[in-house]
Amino acid sequence: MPTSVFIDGEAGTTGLQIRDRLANREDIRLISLDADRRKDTDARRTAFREADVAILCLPDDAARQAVTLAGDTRIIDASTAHRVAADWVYGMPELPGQRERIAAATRVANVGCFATGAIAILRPLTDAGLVPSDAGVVLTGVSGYTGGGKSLIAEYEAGTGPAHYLYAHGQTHKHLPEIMEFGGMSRKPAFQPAVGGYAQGMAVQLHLHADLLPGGVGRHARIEAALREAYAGDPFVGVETAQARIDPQALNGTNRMVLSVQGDGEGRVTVVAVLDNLGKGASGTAVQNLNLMIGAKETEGLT
Ligand SMILES: NC(=O)C1=CN([C@@H]2O[C@H](COP(=O)(O)OP(=O)(O)OC[C@H]3O[C@@H](n4cnc5c(N)ncnc54)[C@H](OP(=O)(O)O)[C@@H]3O)[C@@H](O)[C@H]2O)C=CC1
Ligand SMILES: CC(=O)N[C@@H](CCC(=O)OP(=O)(O)O)C(=O)O
Repeated sequence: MPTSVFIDGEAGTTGLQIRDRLANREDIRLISLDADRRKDTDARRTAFREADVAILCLPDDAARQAVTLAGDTRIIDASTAHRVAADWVYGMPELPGQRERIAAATRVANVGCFATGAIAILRPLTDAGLVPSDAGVVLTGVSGYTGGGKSLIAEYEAGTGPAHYLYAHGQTHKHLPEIMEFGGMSRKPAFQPAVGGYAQGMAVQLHLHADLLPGGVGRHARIEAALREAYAGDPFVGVETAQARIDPQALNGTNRMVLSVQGDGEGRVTVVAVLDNLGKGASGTAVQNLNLMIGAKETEGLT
C-alpha cells in the first residue's frame, strides 16, 4: 500500500519542489486539491484526514491553523511555526539521535534553510567543547532570492530586485531560536543574512576568533577533524578542502551540503556550509524526513 501524502501549499515555492521530488515514486500516493479549492477549509480538512502524512508548505499562521485541521495525521511542517515547540521533533536528521526521533514522530518541524548550515557547523563544535555554548560567535549567510518565497521571487522576476542586499539588521532573524537550541548555544550568535540576485543556492558562514576561546590557537585542524568525524558516513553532508572561490549555487538541485574550514593558522577561522536553500534547506530535507517517518530508504528520491 503506498503512503498517502497531502502537501498543503502545493502551489508555493517549497510545495512545488516537494511535489516534484515525490511525483514519480511508487511508494507514495499524492493527494492533490484543485486550484480553486486549495484554500478551502473543508476540502483541506478532508485531504488531511485521508492522508497518512501531511507536509505543510504554508506561511507560519496558516501552518498553525492547518495543524488544527489535521487530526491524528502525521505532519511535517516546513514553516518556522513549530521549530522550537516542545511537543514537536526538530526535522534535522544530522543531529545526534535525531533519525530515530523523526522516524517515530507524529509532528516534525522541518529545519530552516540558514539554520541547516549554521547548526550543521555549530553543533559538532559545541558538542566537542571546541566552541563553548556561551561564546560570542558571528554568522553570516547569503541566499538566492527564492528563499523569500513568492513575493520576493515576483520582485526579481520583474527585474526590480537589487543585485545583492543585507537585511535583518536588528539581530532578530527568525532562525536564531532554532540555531541556539539545536546548535548548542546559550548566547545568541550575531547573524547577518543577505540575498543575492540569483534564484537558488546559499552559503552560511561561522566566523571565529578561535584564539580567544579556551584552548587557544591551532583550533583550525581540530575544528575540521570534529566536523569530519560528525559527518563521516552521512549520505548528504560532507567536509571538503576549502576552495579559493566558494559558489553558493554549487549544490543546486541536490540534497547535499558541503562544509569547509579556512583560517590563517593564528586563530581566525571561517567555516562555510554550501547548500541549496530549496533543496537541503527545505524540500530535500522534508523528503528525507518523510522517508525516515515512513520507513523508506533515507535517500529515496534524493541526490
Ligand atoms: N522558500 C524557501 O527557501 C523556504 C521556505 N520555507 C518555509 O516554507 C513555507 C512556505 O514557503 P514558500 O514555499 O517559500 O512560500 P510561497 O509564498 O512560495 O508559498 C506559500 C503557499 O501557501 C499558500 N497559502 C497561503 N496561505 C494559505 C492558506 N491559508 N491555505 C492554503 N494555502 C495557503 C500560498 O497560496 P498563494 O499562492 O495563493 O499565495 C502559496 O501557494 C514558509 O513557512 C517558509 O518559511 C522553508 C524553507 C525554505
Ligand atoms: C532569503 C530569505 O528571505 N530567506 C528567508 C528564510 C527562508 C525561509 O523561508 O526560511 P524558513 O526555512 O525558516 O522557512 C528569511 O531570511 O526570512
